[in-house]
Amino acid sequence: MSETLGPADREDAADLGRGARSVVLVGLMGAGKTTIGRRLAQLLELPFVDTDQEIEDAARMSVAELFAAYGEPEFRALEARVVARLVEGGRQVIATGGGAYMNEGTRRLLRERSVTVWLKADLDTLMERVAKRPTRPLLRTADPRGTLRDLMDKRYPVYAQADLHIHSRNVKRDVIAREIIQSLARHDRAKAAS
Ligand SMILES: Nc1ncnc2c1ncn2[C@@H]1O[C@H](COP(=O)(O)OP(=O)(O)O)[C@@H](O)[C@H]1O
Ligand SMILES: O=C(O)C1=C[C@@H](OP(=O)(O)O)[C@@H](O)[C@H](O)C1
Ligand SMILES: [Mg+2]
Repeated sequence: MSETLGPADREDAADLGRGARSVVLVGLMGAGKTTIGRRLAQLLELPFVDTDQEIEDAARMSVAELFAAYGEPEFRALEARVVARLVEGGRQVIATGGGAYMNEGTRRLLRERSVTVWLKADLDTLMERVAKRPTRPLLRTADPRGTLRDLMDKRYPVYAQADLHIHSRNVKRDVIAREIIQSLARHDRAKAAS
């Protein structure tokens, strides 16, 4: 296990080794799935993969270009296939794009084959973060804050179906990653005991 973990964290991470399922991060744009996922994978010494990155590599186009050229439904179909393929692979940390978990088939698959972690952030935090880069086609609206708020209303009840809920906020990424590890360990212990 990673040398960068403290003794208690190492114990949690070792416990996690018993559950062979991939860890899948879900949540709204800007929640930190890509950033925290990469760090979490380092700490757990697991491969890291991001579904948007996989799609972009395969299509040799950015997500925004894909939306523009083929439309959102085509992107969603591609995304569902990518998640399904990744979750059948070996154990890894998978950061999804914010819309992936909204697909019912994807949710069913993830429920069976992975542990899902909802990174939950408040609107101000999300807004501050997504404003940094104009890469998200869904937020290219006259009122991105309103769009994000609408997405929160629609999606939060669905994200709430994830196995674990972690409060994503502006603290060091390591803090969030370690909270996830602790929460995963508790989840595994509870499952082992049941
Ligand atoms: N804990 C954090 N503290 C401060 N900024 C963060 C944190 N986590 C992520 N960010 C920043 O927020 C932005 C969005 O993060 P990202 O990982 O791309 O989110 P997502 O993949 O969920 O859309 C990035 O600029 C990232 O650097
Ligand atoms: O929420 C969404 O529907 C989307 C989220 C994005 O990923 P991030 O959540 O990583 O920003 C990306 O997949 C696409 O722009 C659509
Ligand atoms: Mg991302």
